[in-house]
Amino acid sequence: MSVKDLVETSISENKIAIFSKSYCPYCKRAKALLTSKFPDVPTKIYELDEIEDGSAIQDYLQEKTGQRTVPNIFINNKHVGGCDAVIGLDNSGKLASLVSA
Ligand SMILES: N[C@@H](CCC(=O)N[C@@H](CS)C(=O)NCC(=O)O)C(=O)O
Repeated sequence: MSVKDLVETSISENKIAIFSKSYCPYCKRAKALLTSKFPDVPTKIYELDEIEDGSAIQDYLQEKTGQRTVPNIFINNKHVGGCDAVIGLDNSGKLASLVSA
């Protein structure tokens, strides 16, 4: 499967898709928030530093979203952004409706 297909399939087949790096504190925070708030929502997490195509996936995400940093988060096939964006959505009460849409 190409990197593009992997990304597109995972964001369309999972309510939440998180492109992360295992050591990244922002990623840890975003993963903890999403998995604790939505434990039953199908969530796919890729640790880009632990998989062979990780840097190619990061390149494709930059091309697709304009964002190179991790975490790079998609909810319901929509690009949401990184940790700050998810926390902002949660604080403004919009996160739950985005996930349940
Ligand atoms: N403000 C961003 C910060 C994200 C960030 O700085 N992530 C670092 C890793 S901790 C990053 O992506 N660095 C570039 C890289 O790993 O290629 C957010 O809220 O997600």
